[in-house]
Amino acid sequence: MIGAGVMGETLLSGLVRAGRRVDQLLVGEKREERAAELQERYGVAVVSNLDAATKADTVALVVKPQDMADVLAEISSVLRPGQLLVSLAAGITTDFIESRVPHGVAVVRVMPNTPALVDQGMSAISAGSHCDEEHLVEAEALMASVGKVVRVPEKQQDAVTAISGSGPAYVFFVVESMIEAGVHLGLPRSTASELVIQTLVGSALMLRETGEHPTVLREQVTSPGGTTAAALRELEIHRVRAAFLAALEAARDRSRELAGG
Ligand SMILES: NC(=O)C1=CN([C@@H]2O[C@H](COP(=O)(O)OP(=O)(O)OC[C@H]3O[C@@H](n4cnc5c(N)ncnc54)[C@H](OP(=O)(O)O)[C@@H]3O)[C@@H](O)[C@H]2O)C=CC1
Ligand SMILES: O=C(O)[C@@H]1CCC=N1
Repeated sequence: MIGAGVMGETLLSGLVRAGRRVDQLLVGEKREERAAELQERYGVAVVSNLDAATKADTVALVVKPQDMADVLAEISSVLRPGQLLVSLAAGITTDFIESRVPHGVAVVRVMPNTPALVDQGMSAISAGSHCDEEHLVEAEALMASVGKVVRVPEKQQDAVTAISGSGPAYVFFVVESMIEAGVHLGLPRSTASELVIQTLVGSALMLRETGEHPTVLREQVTSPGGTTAAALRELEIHRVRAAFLAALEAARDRSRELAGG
C-alpha cells in the first residue's frame, strides 16, 4: 500500500481485522513519525515506495489524486506486466495510470468509502485495459475485506464518487444538522445525539431489510395533517432535494477535474 492516510489506514486496519497476514503487507510511508505509528498499531512493515512496489504483486495506491503522478513516476521503473495496481484515488482514470506505467501492468480503479472502518464500506471497482478476471477478483477480495463491492463501468465512477465515495459526509452533515436542531428545541445535546444516531441506524436497517422504496417508508411516517408533513413541507420550501442534486453534480464535476491536477 502506498499512502496510509485516512483511507489507506482504513483499508489497512480492515485487512488486518479480516485476518490477512501482516507479514504479507508492506506500507510505503515517508514520514518517520507516521511510519512508527503504523508499525506500532498494526505490526506492519513500513518501507520505501520503491521497495513496496518491487516486492508486492498487488499495490494499492491510496494517495491524493494530486500526488498520483509523482508516485507513479517514482515507482514506474520497478513495475512489471501482470502486476496489479489498485487505485483508490478519486477522479484518477485507469488511462491516466496506464499511460504512466509499463505496458501490461494491470490497473483497477476503486471508489471506496470510510464506513469501511467498521466493515460496512461500499466500493465500486472498474477494470483497466490490461486487467483480466483474476485481477478483478483480486481487487474485489481486497475491498470485500471491508464491506460490499460492486463492479461498474469506469464511465460511472465520477457519479459513484459523488454518491457513495463522498456520501458519508452528507449523511454526517444531516446528522449534525438534526442534532443542532434538537438542541435548539431544548433537548440536551447527549439526548439529541442518541435520538438522531439511533434514528439513522434504524432507518438505514429498515431500508436494507425491508427492501421497500424510500418513498414508501417516508409515507408510512407521514400521518395526514401531522408533524412529519409539516417538517417535509419546510424541506421542500428550502429546496433540499434540489440542493442534493446540485451538490452531487458538483462532486461529480470535481471528480472529473481531479485527474487534471
Ligand atoms: N477519505 C475518503 O473518504 C476517501 C478517500 N478516497 C481517496 O483516497 C485517497 C487518499 O485520501 P485520504 O486518505 O482521505 O487522504 P490523506 O491525505 O489522509 O492520505 C493521503 C496519504 O498519502 C500520503 N502520501 C502523499 N504523498 C505520498 C508519497 N509520495 N508516498 C507515500 N505516501 C504519500 C500522505 O502522507 P503525508 O501526510 O505524509 O503527506 C497521506 O498519508 C485519495 O485519492 C482520495 O480521493 C476515496 C474515497 C473516500
Ligand atoms: O473528498 C474527496 O475528494 C474524497 C473522495 C471521495 C471522498 N473523499
